[in-house]
Amino acid sequence: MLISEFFIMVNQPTLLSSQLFYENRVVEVTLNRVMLGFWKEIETRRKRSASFNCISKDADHHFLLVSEIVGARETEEEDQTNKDGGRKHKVLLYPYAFTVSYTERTKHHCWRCKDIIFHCLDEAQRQQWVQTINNQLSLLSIRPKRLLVYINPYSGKQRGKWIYEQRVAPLFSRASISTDVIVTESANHARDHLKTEVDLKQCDGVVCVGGDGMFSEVVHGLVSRTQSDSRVDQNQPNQDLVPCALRIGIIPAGSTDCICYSTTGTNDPVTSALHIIMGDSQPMDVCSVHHNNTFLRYSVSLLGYGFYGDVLTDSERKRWMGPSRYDFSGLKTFLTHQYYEGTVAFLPAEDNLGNPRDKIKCRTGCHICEQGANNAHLLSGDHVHKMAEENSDKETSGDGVWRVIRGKFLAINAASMSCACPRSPRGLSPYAHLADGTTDLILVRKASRLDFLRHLIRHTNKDDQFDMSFVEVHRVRRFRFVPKHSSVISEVDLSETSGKKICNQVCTAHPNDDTGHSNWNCDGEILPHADIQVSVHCQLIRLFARGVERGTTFDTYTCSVIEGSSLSWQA
Ligand SMILES: CCCCCCCCCCCCC/C=C/[C@@H](O)[C@H](COP(=O)(O)O)NC(=O)CCCCC
Ligand SMILES: Nc1ncnc2c1ncn2[C@@H]1O[C@H](COP(=O)(O)OP(=O)(O)O)[C@@H](O)[C@H]1O
Ligand SMILES: [Ca+2]
Repeated sequence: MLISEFFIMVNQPTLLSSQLFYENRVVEVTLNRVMLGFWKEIETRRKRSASFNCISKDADHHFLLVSEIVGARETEEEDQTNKDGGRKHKVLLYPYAFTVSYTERTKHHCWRCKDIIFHCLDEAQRQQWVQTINNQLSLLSIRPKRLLVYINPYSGKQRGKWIYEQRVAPLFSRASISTDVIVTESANHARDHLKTEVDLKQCDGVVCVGGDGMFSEVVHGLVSRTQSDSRVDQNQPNQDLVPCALRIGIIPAGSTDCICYSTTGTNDPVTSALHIIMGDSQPMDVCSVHHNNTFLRYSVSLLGYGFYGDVLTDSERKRWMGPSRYDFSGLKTFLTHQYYEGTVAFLPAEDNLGNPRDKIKCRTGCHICEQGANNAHLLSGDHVHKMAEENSDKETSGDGVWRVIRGKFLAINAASMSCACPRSPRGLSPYAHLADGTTDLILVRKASRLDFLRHLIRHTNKDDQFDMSFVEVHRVRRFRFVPKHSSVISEVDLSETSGKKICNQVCTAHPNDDTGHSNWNCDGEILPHADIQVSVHCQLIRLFARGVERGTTFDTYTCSVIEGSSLSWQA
């Protein structure tokens, strides 16, 4: 925030202003549309009672942005005494207290809900403050008021229900958000419920409590429902899909929590709950995965064949181990050192969208994503169709030039976002973007065990995992993989030709006979088909998140509290 913006905020018309008590001091509290507070000491109370210390500090000025307030409520008596037993008789001198809860940024992108208690002279004054603050909050139309919540009780360490009830529900209630909570009874319960049963007009967003698999269920339910409501056929790989109207929130309670971590910078349930309450909105790309022109699944984070497909396949049999199943299966798969032969054809994103090694991280308000969305609009079906009509004498598919690579691969990974998670804080592709309409296609060719280990270790530290002779990475809009036994991309297709041609000329895939094929890991769900076509759909969904916030530069700081005449800024 700029200082000029700060002064604009201060100069907003006042909605309410009173002298209240705050921590033994009389302060003047002011509310306008943008900020609460700006309260300063106007009188020091000297030994009014035995418990009042002499306070002779200079005047203090503080404020909270209204947009960062969670809610206001009448203060329970125990809230007034729980910090310090000695205060009890003191605060009872002013029993008409109200609490304002607000978000505060702490370390490592975590947010916390903090309280400030003000004491009023009488009940009428208290009521007026609580109501006026909450009325202002209700005018913030981006904030959800009714949420549909799905809890997977078996995610991660099976603590989803506890996390929701103890850490999240109390915050939703402070923010006056009403909820319909469904604890799922089986896999795909949430997906099918969203697809067919829910009246989507009755809620402002959908929240899932669980891991990436649970998020994937909600995405499938919402995206499929949106397409069927709009009569769009998901089976067409190049079909433009209709964006979902509702935002999705993730309360992390899973094993990897990659999607939550990559979109907020942490996997902390309270932080996620506060992003939901604030009504944050982060657009996100979704890949559609097809086999033989038949829709299989959507993916938002990792599509991994070879290493990550094999880890997942092995780990599914060890669910009883909880999140550590991935460590066990990861080690086992690493030792197996299996490689897979096949052909990858891909359509590079060549329109100046950065590249996977440009060291530009996707951060809140990312300009690469903004530019990507504009480009994607230009490349959308309607627009290309119009271009084709205007240039009917030329072959205009809008596709561009496809590239084809054959080889033996230890892993083929498509990272549509960084895929950062606690196991790999920078992620599989640290400079991938959440909403640019592309995915980073990482090809790890056959290499020695030691080299592959070096590559994997680089996911956990700051070294460049792509700076290895057997690894290449491309930013792409679409790709196709054909395993060796069904691979018939002919030599003629290796020449410059449109994606349509390539896709049409790849023969019907052979049934997966489990010989020499891996499975795809699709956001943590196993896809048994090896031969897949993938298209990125730019910004198809939106999350209650704002992307990872930048760390330290002055003009990107958000000012949440200003103290005295010096401004204190928080990242
Ligand atoms: C010798 C050190 C090797 C360390 C390698 C660490 C690499 C970690 C990269 C992790 C990328 C994770 C991408 C996200 C995948 C999730 O969608 C998926 C499902 O998550 P969930 O539903 O919460 O269970 N998780 C995985 O596929 C686990 C991959 C773990 C690989 C070791
Ligand atoms: N009630 C349930 N019983 C069994 N499986 C469920 C249930 N609810 C959801 N699932 C499935 O559990 C799988 C894993 O869920 P997820 O939340 O990702 O946990 P984890 O991160 O531990 O893998 C998903 O495939 C999801 O479809
Ligand atoms: Ca992307």
